[in-house]
Amino acid sequence: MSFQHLLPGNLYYMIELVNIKKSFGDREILKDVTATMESGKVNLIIGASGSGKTVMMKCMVGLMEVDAGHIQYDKQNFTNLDVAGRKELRKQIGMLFQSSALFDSMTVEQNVMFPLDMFSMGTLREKKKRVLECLDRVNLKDAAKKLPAEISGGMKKRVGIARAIVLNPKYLFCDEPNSGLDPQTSLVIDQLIKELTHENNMTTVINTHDMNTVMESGDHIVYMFQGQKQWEGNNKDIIFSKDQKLNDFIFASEFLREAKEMRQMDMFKDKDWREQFKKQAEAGSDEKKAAE
Ligand SMILES: Nc1ncnc2c1ncn2[C@@H]1O[C@H](COP(=O)(O)OP(=O)(O)OP(=O)(O)O)[C@@H](O)[C@H]1O
Repeated sequence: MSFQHLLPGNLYYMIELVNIKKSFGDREILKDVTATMESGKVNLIIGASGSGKTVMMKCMVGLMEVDAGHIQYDKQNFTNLDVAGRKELRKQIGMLFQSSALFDSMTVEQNVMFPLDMFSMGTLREKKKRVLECLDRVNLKDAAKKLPAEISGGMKKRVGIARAIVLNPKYLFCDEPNSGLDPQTSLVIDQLIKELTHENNMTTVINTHDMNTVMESGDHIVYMFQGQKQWEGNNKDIIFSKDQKLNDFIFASEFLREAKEMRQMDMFKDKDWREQFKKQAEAGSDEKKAAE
């Protein structure tokens, strides 16, 4: 039985990047980045092509080493862990790759079974039960015996998600989960990742260009600009942010700028939200005064 629901979510499964730097030759790609991937939330890393999102994600999962600074998982220093320690921690990480990265010669069921065969001590019966549970959760039970070549791109992503969650990870990393998908299928994938994150109290990190994802799923957003963290907030803050670089990136077209204004007006109609916004603005100006 899981007792996760009894734990205060914000204290668990947090990932912290502390002053991380990464260069290739004399090109500095990550320039002293400090950021937090918040526990139990869908954390998005956004930014223009080449701003360092993928390098940052690779550093977080240990596919690349940082040159300076460190990465902490729930207060455990990942950067300093030895091979055995990292292996142990990696069991708690699920990954959804951009290409879905399924094994072409294996059925959907066998693909989802793969991490269990690698890392789980359960019996075949228990493992099969878990695979079917996960396939059911992503609405793919009927496709269990199919090969990847026989299913659509959106279905492949769902198989990838089922495989990523089969070991019940605490952390889920998704590299551009909507690439190559139509807008409607993208929404289904976003919704699924969001639901699973909240159901399982995972800390999810998504690297994305998709503005729908930003607006619908961004519990916490880190905006990268030329290797630095330019802005951090959530999908409501983004609507009112005055950060020019962020606004130029997110609301790049006339259409999106109009959509932003409409969303602002909608949000102001909500009395509770208005009160909260007022309080936040006042707290902000108090902090500013204190700093002056
Ligand atoms: N292994 C590597 N060797 C040398 N340079 C690299 C390497 N990996 C990434 N880079 C460089 O680091 C920079 C940032 O790359 P990164 O892939 O993190 O960008 P990104 O923000 O994820 O872009 P995109 O949205 O297009 O995927 C790029 O200029 C890239 O060429």
